[in-house]
Amino acid sequence: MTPAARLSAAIGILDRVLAGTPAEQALTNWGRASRFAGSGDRHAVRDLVFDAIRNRRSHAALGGAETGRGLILGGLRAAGVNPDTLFTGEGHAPGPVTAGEQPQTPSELAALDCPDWLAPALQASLGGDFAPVMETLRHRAPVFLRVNTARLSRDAAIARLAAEGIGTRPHPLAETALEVTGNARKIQISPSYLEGLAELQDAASQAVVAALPLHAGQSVLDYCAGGGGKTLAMAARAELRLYAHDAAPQRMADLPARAARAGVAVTVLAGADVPRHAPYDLVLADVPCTGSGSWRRAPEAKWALTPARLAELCALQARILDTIAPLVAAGGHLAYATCSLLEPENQAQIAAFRQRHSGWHVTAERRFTPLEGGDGFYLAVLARK
Ligand SMILES: C[S@@+](CC[C@H](N)C(=O)[O-])C[C@H]1O[C@@H](n2cnc3c(N)ncnc32)[C@H](O)[C@@H]1O
Repeated sequence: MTPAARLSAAIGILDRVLAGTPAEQALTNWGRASRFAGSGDRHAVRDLVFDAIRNRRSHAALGGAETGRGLILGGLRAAGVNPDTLFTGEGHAPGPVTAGEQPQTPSELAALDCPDWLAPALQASLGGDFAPVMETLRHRAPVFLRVNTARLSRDAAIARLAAEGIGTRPHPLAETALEVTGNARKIQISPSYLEGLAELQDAASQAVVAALPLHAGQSVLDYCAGGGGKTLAMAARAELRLYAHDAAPQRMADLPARAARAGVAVTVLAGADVPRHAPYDLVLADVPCTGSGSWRRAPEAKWALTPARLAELCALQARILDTIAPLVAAGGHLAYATCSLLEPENQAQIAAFRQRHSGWHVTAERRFTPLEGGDGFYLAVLARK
């Protein structure tokens, strides 16, 4: 495909996304219908689509319309490329730019690709970091690996991955973290990945696990385990009796295979079995949240969030906290984590929990923003008397 034909493909996909089709599905549908597209084309079109979604407001302004064509046109203008060189109408190129497709000056919030309604909450939560964080969220996230340090050192992993053609460097957020500097697309077929020596995991996510009070022999429940990223990271830190649960068990479908690859044992629990294994020395609740800290990776969520959904998520987070509190042993810990930057999901949630429940004190609290390199995260660790 020519560069201009890739733009046309991205325009068609973005029109479907704007009409309500999830981006992954729109890309898959396009891929199935476009057998002529090679892997380089597919990656390039995917990057165009996700870049446009991350920068939807600002690129729509620069492109003169919130349409697939407007977003791609605005993206070219934002990158300093003259669209007339690509929008030629020849072959599979988009049609020539018309007089009506003039760039408009985005408002301050549009230039930061921030939804208007969320700006006050984000500003209150981030203070002086608001604009720099929003700016960071307009760009693609780095790729990080977690080295399974139970099996090899970080330096040994760097050397091994280099021999497999994957460039990495240590990342300061966690002692297990590597930032991928070259050939990220080879990771999932690399021997290091397939043998469980390295897992794909955000660096702040790794830092969250590194901050948990884990010790050999403890009984630990990962209550919102999802794909098990944090479950496996906990298993690598200490020999634990480790249990994983999720309200959507299908999300944990790959966990047994991933655990086997990493050489660790994890017991997957259905809801009714969770209290049977209580009390736990530590219960981690990596709760469902707005995902505002990871909008670089999942940018559709930024535009899909509504005040009603935010309120619904806050209520669910409070219910989860109330459910897990009685599962923690006396002297044990409850760890609450979100990948959100919003105070109502973070500090306010913990403050409200402590109002509802006596006998808990906060032993650690940490907020990460994308300015530190990884996703935005919040962690609170509470000890039970
Ligand atoms: C942020 S994700 C977890 C990510 C995972 N811990 C990881 O590191 O990969 C939140 C998870 O909570 C689950 N969930 C939602 N409501 C729940 C509930 N009431 N009880 C337990 N899990 C729930 C979701 O299915 C989702 O997998």
